[in-house]
Amino acid sequence: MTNHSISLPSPAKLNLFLHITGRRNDGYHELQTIFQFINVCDQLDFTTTNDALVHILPAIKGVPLEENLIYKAAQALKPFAKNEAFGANISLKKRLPMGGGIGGGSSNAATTLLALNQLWQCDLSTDALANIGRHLGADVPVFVRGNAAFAEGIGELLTPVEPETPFYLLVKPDCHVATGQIFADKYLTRDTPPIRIAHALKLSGQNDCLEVVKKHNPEVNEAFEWLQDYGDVKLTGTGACLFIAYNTIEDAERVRASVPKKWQTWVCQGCNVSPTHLALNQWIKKQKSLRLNSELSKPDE
Ligand SMILES: C[C@@](CO)(OP(=O)(O)O)[C@H](O)COP(=O)(O)OP(=O)(O)OC[C@H]1O[C@@H](n2ccc(N)nc2=O)[C@H](O)[C@@H]1O
Ligand SMILES: Nc1ncnc2c1ncn2[C@@H]1O[C@H](COP(=O)(O)OP(=O)(O)O)[C@@H](O)[C@H]1O
Repeated sequence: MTNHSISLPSPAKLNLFLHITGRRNDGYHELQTIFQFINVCDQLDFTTTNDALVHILPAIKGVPLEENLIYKAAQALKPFAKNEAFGANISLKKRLPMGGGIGGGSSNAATTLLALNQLWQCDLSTDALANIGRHLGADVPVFVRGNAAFAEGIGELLTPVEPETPFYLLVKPDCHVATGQIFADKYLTRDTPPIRIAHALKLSGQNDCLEVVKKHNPEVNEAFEWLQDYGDVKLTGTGACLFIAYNTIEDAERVRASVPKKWQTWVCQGCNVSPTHLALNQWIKKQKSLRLNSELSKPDE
């Protein structure tokens, strides 16, 4: 019997560096970045229903259902469901802070596309899912594809890469960065020369948004100054989260213990394959073996 439920982790990402190389005619900025996943995750549980509706519990405070990226992803996939009566009950354990530059919303959208593609028997390819994801947010495709990647364009042109996978201390200053405000600042660096992929893996992690983010968000500035004594501090995305790479988990934990309690902290590790895909592949394998067993146990006709 086919299982009609699936539980998947929905991980955060880091931008190991972020260059802004230009601005398009529509105002969007062209970037070069490396996305790497980390093993800090939300958890999403999906169960198929036959009422054609999508329920999400609990609601995210401050995010109406129609704006929740989980709901938007489900609605975008609905026309491809094998049966139009298919709906879903989705439960969300939210652990990733919003507006932190670690992509929790985009990750949730991608996890939803991947899960419901299976449960609703849409049978869409990864390319097709990434294309749907692109319209939900610039960072959704990398979470759909599930490989650490060098990204260009506005984040949709992806080449898989395998950067080192150190331990990270991740720190969230107590503020919410408005991405639009950062990209609208006239002092933002927008003319970093484009680099080649081989060069990208050797970079030390410059983020062109850093100075503008610090200017608009004194909390990020304060955390950045504090952390500088403990390693090479980097900003992910447009922030607010900052991170430092360490060779051992003990080093990361030692620094974490002394971080002021007003900032949220995590110790985690870089992952070049998304935890969503590891769990999804296990689930697919299990479904195949369940199907095989049920066929073998059918009486001969
Ligand atoms: C720059 C990144 C890197 O990961 O930052 P984070 O969101 O992770 O911090 C993302 O690609 C962010 O993409 P996305 O999350 O889709 O951006 P949004 O919040 O929709 O962007 C808000 C606004 O910022 C501007 N914007 C955004 C992305 C971009 N490449 N150029 C832009 O100029 C646009 O004006 C847009 O309306
Ligand atoms: N399921 C979701 N999880 C997180 N944020 C969501 C979700 N759905 C919609 N959003 C909206 O998307 C915004 C960006 O969220 P998120 O991707 O977590 O941050 P960032 O882009 O800074 O990494 C949030 O501030 C919130 O308003």
